[in-house]
Amino acid sequence: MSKFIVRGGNILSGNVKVSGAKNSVLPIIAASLLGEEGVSVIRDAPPLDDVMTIIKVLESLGATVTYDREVVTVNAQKIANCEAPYEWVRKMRASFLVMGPLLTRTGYTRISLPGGCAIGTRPIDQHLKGFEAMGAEINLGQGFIEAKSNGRLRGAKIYLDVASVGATENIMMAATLAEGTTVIENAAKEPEIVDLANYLNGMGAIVRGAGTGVIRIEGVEKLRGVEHTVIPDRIEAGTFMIAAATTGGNVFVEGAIADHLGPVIAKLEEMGAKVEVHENGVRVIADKPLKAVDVKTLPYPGFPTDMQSQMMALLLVSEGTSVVTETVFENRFMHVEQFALMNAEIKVEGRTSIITGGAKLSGAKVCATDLRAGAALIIAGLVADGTTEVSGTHHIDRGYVNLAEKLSGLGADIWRITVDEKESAAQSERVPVNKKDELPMLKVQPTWA
Ligand SMILES: CC(=O)N[C@H]1[C@@H](OP(=O)(O)OP(=O)(O)OC[C@H]2O[C@@H](n3ccc(=O)[nH]c3=O)[C@H](O)[C@@H]2O)O[C@H](CO)[C@@H](O)[C@@H]1O
Ligand SMILES: C=C(OP(=O)(O)O)C(=O)O
Repeated sequence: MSKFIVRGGNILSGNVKVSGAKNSVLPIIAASLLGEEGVSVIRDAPPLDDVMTIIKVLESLGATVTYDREVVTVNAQKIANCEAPYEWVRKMRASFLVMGPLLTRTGYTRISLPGGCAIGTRPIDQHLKGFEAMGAEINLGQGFIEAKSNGRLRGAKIYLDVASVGATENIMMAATLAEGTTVIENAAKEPEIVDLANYLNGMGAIVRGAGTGVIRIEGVEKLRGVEHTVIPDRIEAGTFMIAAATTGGNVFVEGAIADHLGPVIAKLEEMGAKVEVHENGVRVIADKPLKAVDVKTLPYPGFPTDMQSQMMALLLVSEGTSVVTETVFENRFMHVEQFALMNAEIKVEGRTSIITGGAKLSGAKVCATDLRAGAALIIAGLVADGTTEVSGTHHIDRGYVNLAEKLSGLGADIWRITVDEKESAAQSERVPVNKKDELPMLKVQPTWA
């Protein structure tokens, strides 16, 4: 077990490099199962626990997968097994994305119900509705979902009741090998959908309209492995941008794509921060106190739910009262209780939080209730009085590559400690700022390496 220890008070400055996007690489690795010929080579695959989990899922299905220096190779010419085991699928939501590829390629799949961040009930009805419309028979029982088709899936017109990212991806992948044309209406428009569509097209698929609300897929007979580079992680980039603004800093986020970060940039500017858009990244400068703003999460291109908790950390120390409305997930305010332990004043009414700005945050022992909540608590810790201890680091390791190392490179006073199960014998080792080769306690390697 480990914890992040953050000592507040340092202003962030310098340059930080964004890793490949978790939410792109996971569906892309799942899509590799479609490649009956050749080998896929996926570059900028971040060394995250979630990446290891999806690799384990693919290996359990009979694919040969390697991971070396942020490059994943997948040989899925032979699929030996169509059942994805509970052991891996329970760990994260995205493992359910193997269902579309397996079903369309083999006509049968049985997958455990997926896990992931506990931020809502997270049903999968839209995925299943899509598969059924394409001719699959779905059976549920004992925590598993079984899908089978008699011959090839058939192209269909599918209207999604919610613009679900996962359902759009799963159906899009299933449609690539279906007979005829599939049209997904009210499709999700996230950049990760476009990245997946580009990857599928590289494999020989015919996917048009990704990034808009209507995606058309013409089914083909066969797909092959291809080389692809994953897009930079807009949520990791946004996290550093907000961290910079929270500390009143000046940070260049290398690799951040401004087009993917429209609402985050707009809100930072509305608050009074300067945001410079460069060809190779985005600089955030917060050289005066920032003003409160209201934020409402929405599917892309709206303000991302995955940035809501980090934004809340910034609003806590801004001037005035803010209202944050979470419309995507019904239970994504669990960090509020943790912020309260740091002296924050936030009132929750259903899907709305009212945040009293100008908080004098104080360091406390807090717990990351989910991945982004963990990042938000660390951001709050950067400006809190004294020391903040953030436990629940396994959530953070799912989605951030070397977060403590990257933040300490920007001047933050943050390090990681290992703690025994009872937390009785905490051994801590300070992480020297900017001395990357002296970081024995940090995740310079993924935990699974
Ligand atoms: C691995 C990955 O890419 N995860 C992202 C993905 O999750 P994920 O793909 O799980 O999120 P969805 O877009 O599917 O969920 C959006 C909303 O739709 C609902 N819903 C979804 C599917 C369904 O069949 N029925 C249904 O009602 C969900 O409960 C939620 O309220 O998009 C979310 C929304 O941007 C992000 O927070 C996650 O980081
Ligand atoms: C909610 C998230 O991830 P997942 O869908 O994998 O749980 C996230 O990345 O913030």
